[in-house]
Amino acid sequence: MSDIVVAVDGPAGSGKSSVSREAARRLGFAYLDTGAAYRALAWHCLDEGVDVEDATEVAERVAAFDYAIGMQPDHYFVRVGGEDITPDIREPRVTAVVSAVARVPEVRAGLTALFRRLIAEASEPGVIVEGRDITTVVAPDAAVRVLLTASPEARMARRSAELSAVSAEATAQQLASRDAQDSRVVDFMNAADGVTTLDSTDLDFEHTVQALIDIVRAGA
Ligand SMILES: Nc1ncnc2c1ncn2[C@@H]1O[C@H](COP(=O)(O)OP(=O)(O)O)[C@@H](O)[C@H]1O
Ligand SMILES: Nc1ccn([C@@H]2O[C@H](COP(=O)(O)OP(=O)(O)O)[C@@H](O)[C@H]2O)c(=O)n1
Repeated sequence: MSDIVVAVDGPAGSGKSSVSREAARRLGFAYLDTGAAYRALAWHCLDEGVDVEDATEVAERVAAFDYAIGMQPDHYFVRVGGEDITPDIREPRVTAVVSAVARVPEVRAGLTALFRRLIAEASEPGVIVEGRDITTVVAPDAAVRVLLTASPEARMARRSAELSAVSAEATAQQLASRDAQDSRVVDFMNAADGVTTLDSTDLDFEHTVQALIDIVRAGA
């Protein structure tokens, strides 16, 4: 069981995954990407021909969901039923349906229980957990709670830079629409009580990692 749990929430493209992973690497902590589980379940539903708009059908897939994730920053992987699907969960067809899967209450309850188990099992001195509802639902008692934000323009520019084949406009539209759908389910745009806001709009990657490490050292 890790002594220090660091909870990081924020909207798409704020830098949650990349910043949390690098901060964990430098601190010698484990790192849990919770969005990967929602993506993996969405991938699994597509793979099995499940209608992702049918909440009952999606909910039925949660109980037997055979999921594994690498929590060491240098050994990240995502597996479903033993199959490595690490790159597949980032495909646009998965991104397009993940919010529909993530709004099903049984999915949120099942994956929240899974995340709590994974956090409890981590043997590193600390674990950084990132997502949308970590500071509020998954680990509200975490020693350190951070809302990582950035302006919509900065977030869209970062995502467009990643997906050079897709037009910047299409990327911006997809990101805005996913944030809008997600924020009907969880409020990740406003910091809850006791949560530190880290705005990375005017910080480069290195400064954002440093700022997160400083918050962890001050709060843990
Ligand atoms: N402060 C920053 N300045 C510039 N680019 C950043 C910064 N933080 C993250 N990035 C880059 O922005 C992109 C999106 O970051 P990512 O960690 O995937 O965000 P999230 O997990 O919040 O969706 C990545 O390519 C990442 O390297
Ligand atoms: N704690 C979490 C994490 C992700 N999610 C859902 O999973 C999706 C993918 O999360 P992600 O963190 O991989 O997304 P990006 O912001 O990195 O693109 C989000 O759009 C949410 O619908 C969630 O509901 N709760």
